[in-house]
Amino acid sequence: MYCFRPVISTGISPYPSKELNLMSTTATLKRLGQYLLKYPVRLILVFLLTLMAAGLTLLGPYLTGAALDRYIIPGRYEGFLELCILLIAVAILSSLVSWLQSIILAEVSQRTVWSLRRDLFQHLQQLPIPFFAGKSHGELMSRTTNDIDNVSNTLNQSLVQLISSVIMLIGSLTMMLFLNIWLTLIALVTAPLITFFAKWISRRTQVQFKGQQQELGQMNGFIEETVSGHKVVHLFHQESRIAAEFNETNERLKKVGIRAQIFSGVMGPFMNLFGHTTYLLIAAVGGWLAVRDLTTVGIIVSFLGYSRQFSGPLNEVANQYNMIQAGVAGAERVFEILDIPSEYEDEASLGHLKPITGKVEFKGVSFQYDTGKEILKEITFTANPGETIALVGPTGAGKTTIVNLLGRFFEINEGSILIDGTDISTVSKNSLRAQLSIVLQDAHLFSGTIRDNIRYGRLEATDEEVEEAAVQAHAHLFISRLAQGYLTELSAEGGNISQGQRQLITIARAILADRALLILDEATSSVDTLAEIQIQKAIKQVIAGRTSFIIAHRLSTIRHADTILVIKDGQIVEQGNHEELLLREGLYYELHGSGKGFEEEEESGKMDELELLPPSYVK
Ligand SMILES: Nc1ncnc2c1ncn2[C@@H]1O[C@H](COP(=O)(O)OP(=O)(O)OP(=O)(O)O)[C@@H](O)[C@H]1O
Repeated sequence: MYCFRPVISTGISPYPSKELNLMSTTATLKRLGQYLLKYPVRLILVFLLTLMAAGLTLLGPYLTGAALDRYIIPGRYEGFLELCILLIAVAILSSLVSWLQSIILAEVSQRTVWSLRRDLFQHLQQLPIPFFAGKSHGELMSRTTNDIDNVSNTLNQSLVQLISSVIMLIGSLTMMLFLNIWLTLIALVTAPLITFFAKWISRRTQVQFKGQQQELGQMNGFIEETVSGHKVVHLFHQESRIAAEFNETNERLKKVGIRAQIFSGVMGPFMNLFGHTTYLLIAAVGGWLAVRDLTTVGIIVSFLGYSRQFSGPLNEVANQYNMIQAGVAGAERVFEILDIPSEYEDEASLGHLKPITGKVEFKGVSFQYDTGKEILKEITFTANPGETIALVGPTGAGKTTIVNLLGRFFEINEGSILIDGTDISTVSKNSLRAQLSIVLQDAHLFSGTIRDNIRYGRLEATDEEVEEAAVQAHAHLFISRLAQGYLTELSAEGGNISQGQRQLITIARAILADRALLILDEATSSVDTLAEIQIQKAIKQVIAGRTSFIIAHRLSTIRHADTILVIKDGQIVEQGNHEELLLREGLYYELHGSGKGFEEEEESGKMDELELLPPSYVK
């Protein structure tokens, strides 16, 4: 389970660093509005209920004033009971309406956020590889969690608050004007002060909160790193240094946290002070007017109620300002991702790659990443169906890039790549990749059972087929020795099985997928001898009968390849089989002699060892 809030680990603050650009804010709100408008009936209902709740709230002070003027002061109690019942009914109805409104609103906002989250996740799955290369996982996670959270909070709280605040502002102002114009002017005197002060405080509070989020981000990033790298920490006895470093961050977070709370805590009491002053002013002037018979006590009481209802929304809007900003910033960051063209866009017109035999031709392929530096130059070679092509060469030579181009994870700049004579740029990526299996060096497994992980290669495979693939991948033996067998739960971090075993599972996955083309990035990490033998056997099995491209590090793999491509600085400097290349006495010969280019392991000894194992062990 992911324990850290990714937004925190990347130090991304939900509080926007600068005032949002008005144009982009309007555009973002419009788009968010489109999501909301998917539920028009509920939305109209929420609006009507908000209107009703505000109307009922506005009725309260009027009725209280009327009770005073008509019944209490003249001492006439006929009809007073009815008025009291009406007041109670208004209060009950008002609560009921607010309750209904919050239920419907919760549904609308949750549905909106649900569809936003769904769209974002689906879109993320379809984004091209280069997009991910430039983003940290934490940042992407933060867009699907924290940014969406901010949108959700804004929709849940600020939206209705804003609507009802506006209604209350207009409503109470109208009522005040209706009751007494002079008292209204007094009430309005403090309004600009309140607005100004609220903005002043909220700006300062925001800076503190931003600082708090940043410190929190750093601290969590630190925790995340030390937890995931705890082995290294222990190994190098860094525990006390780490603890001291943590204390420093923790201290900074405490200080900024206290400042943030002090600033935000100032808002309430000061707003109260303004409120009480206005209240006092109105009461005093109102009393003076009443004494001179220029108004009635009832009107003053009603008026005091409305003045409260008028200043309340002003505070509210000021308080909601931060949240609305965070929500809009969150939505903006979500839409930013949704606007990146998906990998499969503009593919509708492309053809479908028919089932292939596996002939692959690279013809004068040149390629550069966004950096503009030419990485591959004039790569030309042919792989016939069923052949094994080993790619060898120094690190950074361009081996991974070549195999990435085969799956069209990047687009080439020059030349062409043909599969069974079809240019791969003329067929859809989906149909191309459906013919391709990839076994990566850092065997990636998902949380779930071993069976599910193997089945990832072909979802409709039966349990028997999964086991058969595991047998062929030499994984069956270790799996059946586990207490839960194929039902053993794996963690994404893979703490419960070894590196070699993970590799075998990914090979089983590729065998099950049974594609005509295979790309295999041989692991360089050293696994124990027995696992090494198993992996070699499994590789032999998986490459049999399919055109395979192996980024090879082991001599045993390279020797058996039909063609070895020796890559250096993005060019094929030599190609041929093991014997031919040795005879040539070029780079391959050098690498072979020095053992620098690949691991100098003679397989014979190990293979002999393997033969000695009981048949049930090697399967
Ligand atoms: N996404 C990328 N953006 C920009 N440059 C890249 C990218 N990926 C790789 N490169 C650069 O392209 C060159 C070839 O990289 P590539 O990964 O293909 O080499 P390699 O031969 O597979 O190396 P290794 O054996 O170490 O895996 C390197 O100089 C690398 O820095």
